[in-house]
Amino acid sequence: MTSKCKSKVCNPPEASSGLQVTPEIVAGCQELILTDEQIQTYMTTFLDNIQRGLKKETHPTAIVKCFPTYVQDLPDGTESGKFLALDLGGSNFRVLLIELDGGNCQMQSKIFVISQDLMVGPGTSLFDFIAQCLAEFSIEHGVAAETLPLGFTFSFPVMQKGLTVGILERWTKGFSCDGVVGNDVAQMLKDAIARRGDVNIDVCAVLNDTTGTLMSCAWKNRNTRIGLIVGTGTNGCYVEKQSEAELFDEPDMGSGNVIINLEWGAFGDDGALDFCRVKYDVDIDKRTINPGKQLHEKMISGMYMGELVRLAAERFTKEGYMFEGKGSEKLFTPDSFETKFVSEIESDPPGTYVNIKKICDGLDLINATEQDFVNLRFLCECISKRAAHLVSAGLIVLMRKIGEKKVAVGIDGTVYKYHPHFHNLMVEKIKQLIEPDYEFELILSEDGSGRGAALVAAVAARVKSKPT
Ligand SMILES: Nc1ncnc2c1ncn2[C@@H]1O[C@H](COP(=O)(O)OP(=O)(O)OP(=O)(O)O)[C@@H](O)[C@H]1O
Repeated sequence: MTSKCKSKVCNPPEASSGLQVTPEIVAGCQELILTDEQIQTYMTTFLDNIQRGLKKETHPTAIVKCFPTYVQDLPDGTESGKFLALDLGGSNFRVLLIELDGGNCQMQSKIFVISQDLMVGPGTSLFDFIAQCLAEFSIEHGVAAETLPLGFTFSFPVMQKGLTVGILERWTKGFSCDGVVGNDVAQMLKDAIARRGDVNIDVCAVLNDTTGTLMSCAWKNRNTRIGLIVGTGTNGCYVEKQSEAELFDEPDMGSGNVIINLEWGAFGDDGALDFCRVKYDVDIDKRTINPGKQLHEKMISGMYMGELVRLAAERFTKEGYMFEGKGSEKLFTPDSFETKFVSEIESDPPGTYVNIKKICDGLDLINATEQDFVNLRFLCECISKRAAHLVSAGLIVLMRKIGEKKVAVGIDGTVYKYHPHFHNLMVEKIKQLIEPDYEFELILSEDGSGRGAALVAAVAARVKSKPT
């Protein structure tokens, strides 16, 4: 196996202007560059975490929960019909109407903003709002009189007790509504719909967006076995043998497989990632509404990536290596550096400073020099590369566990979609570390939460109607 970065010290690329990253910043950022040894430690620990999540005996105390999803069959392309889908799991809430017809999929959708008050208010208010959006949408699209099957993409850690029963374990990604943890979110949705009484809906699947993403990709690519999200949060799922998934003790073996929702954002919550967490990770975590939780997610996903860069920039400014040692009030304000800035900065061709200049101006860093640009870009690269490498290491563990030599991974989420190098960084890292007889494809699987939800509902209907 070859490695482009064998030693701990990786030299940053030289800007075409000839400017190099300030040596003190290069030295200070070495802690963000994962060595092959650290990645090996990560992989061994992660596999152990998965095994603990899957086993009945160790599941209650497991950190990576490995919830069986009750989704056992992948689409075969023959699914058809009209479906509704709800997608709640991050910055926006969407209602979708999906029509599947063989290999075709037509989709209409509407986005609704979840206000900060709803995100942290009573659970019933949140579900009443969801039901209200669903009713409005159904009336607008002329389907309120039909009883359509609905797939509910609810992308938070849920313990499924069946395809239509999902008990919320805990909130993540900035949500913390009262009265939902420990309850069945499908039932809460049904109750809210019933309280209105103006629409009839058949809630026939609760799923996570990772499952939807896997299903959506599998609809087109029959080798799909893994779903991955790198958006507001991060999570993964994969197709496991039912015999390994001890919590999925259905008497009917069905296909013999089941999709496992890893909830890998929580990896490290027992300290398992402390060997590679840095001060910025610790500082970010302290300020969140769920300190000590979702530590893996906080090293990777869009909700935190920009802030990690800002914390690094703040440190090096205060140490006198950037922005004349002065910075600006905005630079020192938490969350002022958006994750999209990381993508924009890394999209500037090396040696050009168009986006970065605009971003620095916006942060009142009007006297930023070319040297500052080179340094800030390097911070972005270190943080985004670390995220891509962590996710890659996780995928390698899953590929080996699945054991099939040709695997497609369906991936969704704005960070993966819009970061200019995330995909390539992942491909490069996985190729470097996985055995050469594995063939893998990383496929952008858009709209898993919509089309995927419809597919879960449709496949369930197809399997149910199969003669026994
Ligand atoms: N151009 C960009 N590059 C990278 N990240 C971005 C970009 N634009 C927005 N983001 C980040 O992407 C995140 C939103 O991603 P996305 O819409 O995929 O998530 P979500 O659907 O809300 O939640 P999730 O997919 O995690 O369940 C936000 O954290 C935001 O900061």
